[in-house]
Amino acid sequence: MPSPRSSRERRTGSGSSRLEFLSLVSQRSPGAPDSPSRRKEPGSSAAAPLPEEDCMKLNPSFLGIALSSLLAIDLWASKRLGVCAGEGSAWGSARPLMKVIEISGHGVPWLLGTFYGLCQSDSSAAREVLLNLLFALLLDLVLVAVVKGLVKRPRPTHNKMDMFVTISVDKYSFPSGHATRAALVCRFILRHLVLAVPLRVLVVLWALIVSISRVMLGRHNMTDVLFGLLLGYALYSVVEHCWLSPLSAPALFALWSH
Ligand SMILES: CC(C)=CCC/C(C)=C/CC/C(C)=C/CC/C(C)=C/COP(=O)(O)O
Repeated sequence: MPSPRSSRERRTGSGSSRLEFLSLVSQRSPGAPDSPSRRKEPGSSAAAPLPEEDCMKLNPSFLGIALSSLLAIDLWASKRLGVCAGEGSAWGSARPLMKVIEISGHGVPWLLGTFYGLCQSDSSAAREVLLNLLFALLLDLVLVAVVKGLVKRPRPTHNKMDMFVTISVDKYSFPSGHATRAALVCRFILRHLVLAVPLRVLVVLWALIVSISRVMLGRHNMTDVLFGLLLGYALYSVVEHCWLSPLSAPALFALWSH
C-alpha cells in the first residue's frame, strides 16, 4: 500500500519531501506558474483564457454577494409579509381597511387638502406653514418620480395594480412614495403644528402604519419602504433649509394674501 508521502511525491512529480504552498496572491498574479487562467491544455501550446463572464461568476465581490443576499431576503420576507395582497391572502379580509390607510397617505388628498387650506387661511402664519407644506409635497412627488424612473425596480409580483390614481412611474416600486410622504408629513406636523402629546403619538403611529401597510398590501418590498422613510425624513431637512417666508419669497406670498 502506497504511503501518503509517496503519493504526494508522485502528484507533484518532485522527489523532495517538502510541502508546497500556493498563496491566493501567487495564484492570481500574472506570472504565477500554475494559475487557472494560464494553465495549458495537455497537448496545446497556447494558454486558453477563460471567458470574462465566467471569471466574474467565479470571483464575485463580497459587496455583490452581500447585496444579492440582502435582496433575496428582502423579496422572501416581503412576500411573506404581503398578507393583504389579495382577497384570498391570509389577511385578505383586512384589505379594504389597508386601502383606506393607503388613501390617507396618498398624494392627491394631501395636495388638495393643503391647497384648499391655503386658499381658506386667514392668518399669515398659517399661510406660511401651508405654502411650505405644499412646496414639500410637490418636491417629494418630483423626487420620488425621478428615483423611481432611474432605479426602475418593478413592483412585487404578488401586487395587484388596483391603486387609487397613479402616474406613469408608479409602476415602479423603489422608493415607496407613501413612505416618503408619511415620514415627511410626520416631521413637518410635529415641527409646525402645536399638538397635544396623544395627537403627536397618533401622527407617528399613522406614518408607521401607512409604511407597514405598503408591504402588507403587496405594493412594496421592505427595502422600498425603508429607503422611502429615510428619503422623506431627509427631505424635511431640505424643506426646512429652503423655508419659504414673506421675506425670502415675497411674490409667492403676495399671491395668497387676500
Ligand atoms: C393640488 C395640486 C397643487 C397639484 C396636484 C398635481 C399632481 C401632479 C398630483 C398627482 C398626485 C399623484 C397622482 C400622486 C401619486 C401618488 C402615488 C400613487 C404614489 C405611489 O406610492 P407608492 O407608495 O406606491 O410608491
